[in-house]
Amino acid sequence: MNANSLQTPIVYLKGVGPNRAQTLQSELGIHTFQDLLNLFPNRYIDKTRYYKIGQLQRSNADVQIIGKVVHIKTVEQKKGKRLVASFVDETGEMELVWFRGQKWIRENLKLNTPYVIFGKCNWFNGKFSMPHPEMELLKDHEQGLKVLMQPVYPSTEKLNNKGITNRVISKLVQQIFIETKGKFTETLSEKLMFELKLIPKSEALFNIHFPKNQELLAKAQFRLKFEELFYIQLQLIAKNMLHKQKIKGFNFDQVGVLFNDFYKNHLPFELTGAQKRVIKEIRADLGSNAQMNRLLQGDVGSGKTIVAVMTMLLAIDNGFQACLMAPTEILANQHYTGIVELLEGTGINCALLTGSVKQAHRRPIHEKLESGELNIIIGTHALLEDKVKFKNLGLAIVDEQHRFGVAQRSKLWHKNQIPPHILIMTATPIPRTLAMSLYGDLDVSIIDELPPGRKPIKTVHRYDSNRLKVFQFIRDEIKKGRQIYIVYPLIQESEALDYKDLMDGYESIARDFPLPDYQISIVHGQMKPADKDYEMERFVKGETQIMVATTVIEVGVNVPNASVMIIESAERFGLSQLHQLRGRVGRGADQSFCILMTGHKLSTEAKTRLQTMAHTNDGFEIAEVDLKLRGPGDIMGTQQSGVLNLKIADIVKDNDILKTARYHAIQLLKDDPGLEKPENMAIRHTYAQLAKYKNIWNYIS
Ligand SMILES: Nc1ncnc2c1ncn2[C@@H]1O[C@H](COP(=O)(O)OP(=O)(O)OP(=O)(O)O)[C@@H](O)[C@H]1O
Repeated sequence: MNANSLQTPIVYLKGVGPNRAQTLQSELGIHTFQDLLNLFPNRYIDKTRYYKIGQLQRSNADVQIIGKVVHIKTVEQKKGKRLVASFVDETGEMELVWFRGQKWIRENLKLNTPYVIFGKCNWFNGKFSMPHPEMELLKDHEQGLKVLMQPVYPSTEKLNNKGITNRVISKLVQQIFIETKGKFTETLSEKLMFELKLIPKSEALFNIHFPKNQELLAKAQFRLKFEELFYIQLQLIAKNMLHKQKIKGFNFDQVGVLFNDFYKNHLPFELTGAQKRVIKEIRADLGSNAQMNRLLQGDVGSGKTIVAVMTMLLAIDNGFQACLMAPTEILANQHYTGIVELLEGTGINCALLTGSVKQAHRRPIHEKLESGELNIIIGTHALLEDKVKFKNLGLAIVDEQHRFGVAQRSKLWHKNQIPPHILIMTATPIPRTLAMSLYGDLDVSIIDELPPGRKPIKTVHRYDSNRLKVFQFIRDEIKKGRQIYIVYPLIQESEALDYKDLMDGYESIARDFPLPDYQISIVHGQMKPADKDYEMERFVKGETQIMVATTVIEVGVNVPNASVMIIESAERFGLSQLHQLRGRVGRGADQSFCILMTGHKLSTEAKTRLQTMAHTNDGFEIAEVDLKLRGPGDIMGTQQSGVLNLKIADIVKDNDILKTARYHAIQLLKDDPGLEKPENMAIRHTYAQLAKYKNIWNYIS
């Protein structure tokens, strides 16, 4: 059958009809033959085993039994009737129960005739019972096609009452195989299939639905998972390559006076090896004639700012302007202050533009940007306003990009006729596997080394009942001249949950750490920006010793003298958030501490999170655990991306297949960028359909 006939509406498949078609469409998104063919089972039940009633265990598992119905009766109950049959074999008796479809069962069920029944067994009222069993007469069962491993299709359980049982789906899929003779267009090249020992497409589809044995099932799964990941990677990599060919970038071929002068005379420290490597990678991009699109990943405190500054210097040396966009006012301010300090004495003009900059001050900034007098602008999304025009923006740096929407970013890209070079910085380590899928179309640089002299942060978990000791520890640290963060998950008391409210916390801390010995700052999301800044400022200057805050403090805030981070109700935070918060300390030379406070009741997952934090400071390791705990759907940025809409592969478990797929996609495009070679025809054909559909499975069978 060719691709077109697989596009036939599902209503035309024998056994479907308008009602079923409607349910299939609305509940499972199945519109065509192809959609059904690509509805892959999510597990398989071993049908080679027959149980005896006397052997059943109370484990509520799927079982298959041969026996007879000896008696059937209707039982009245409060919520309606149920039909109950006594089912026996030579070892015992159990009940079969129906809540729906009772009339049909009464009329069709044969008493004292051997049946094979299949279903989930419950222990109920001192007996085993099986609600709504699948039943087949033993003689039919023996004659029919033996299903050794029965596929279980996703979401069919909830559709049972609409007549779409697992069995129905299986029969319909079987019907597609009958009508198409099981022959489907091959979508991978022979070379790939040979190199990776992949089974042909038709065989894979057959065995995913009707596995003949475990080995063939594994082969079918491998082939289809590979195919899914391969085409996603191919798309991403091709996009990146095409981008480089098509989108001409400004050529920054001058490593000029400013960069060199800064390197020799202004750099406050020796760059780490990782920083040097990353700057080299960036320089290669900037001089390549193509627009840079680079993601800079670096764990908290790894020193991304200096890389950003040196990249900006390259832009200015080549006669261009640069901008840096941060997600919050606090961060924009902090970047601005830090960068102005670094650039002191270089003669570079730098300005700050955020929502709270008054109109009167904005105009001169706008004018200087347009005239080119300003070399660097740092700000929040205020930079995206139409009024903000550049003379020649050559470089746009975006910090923590997942906080910006795609549309917002593209606005920045279009501030020039020729798009500026783009550097995206993130302190959220993304597991490599995920980065490959999410940012496969970007080049990625990683700062995987911390500046020297950093002492690993000591992290401990303490119960609320130990609070007095923790407070004593805080007093001791403050005596040594250190500063403390105390972070709360909420800013207002939640009705349902008894988590500590920030204000309550603040008051109790103020009681334990009274004036005039202790000064406390407070920062939360509902404060006016000016008040927030004022409070932050006091903490940064060392005027206050304790900062009570919500997670607004999470990203980027840099106060090297702060060495203790207390996280209240720590069980409420996700791992990556805990890691980000912890990253606010350990930025100076002193030993830093992170104390995770919780109550005694903790879920297993919360315990794992706390243990992981206590065990490691490595952001990438933490990200991997986070991915395993939560799955990719919850990791920042993945929801919008859509690339994780995987049908068969699992981004965590199939890491190795992903790597293989990526490697082969790169090799293929290197060897045959236009997919023009005859041996790649199947891939070219499949790939050509990519643009048309959102979900790759719409075209790859
Ligand atoms: N090579 C280096 N040697 C010594 N100190 C460094 C080096 N690079 C950066 N630092 C210092 O380390 C601290 C953290 O750097 P920076 O603020 O750039 O980190 P970051 O990667 O932006 O982290 P975050 O995302 O958490 O803000 C700063 O105080 C900075 O001055």
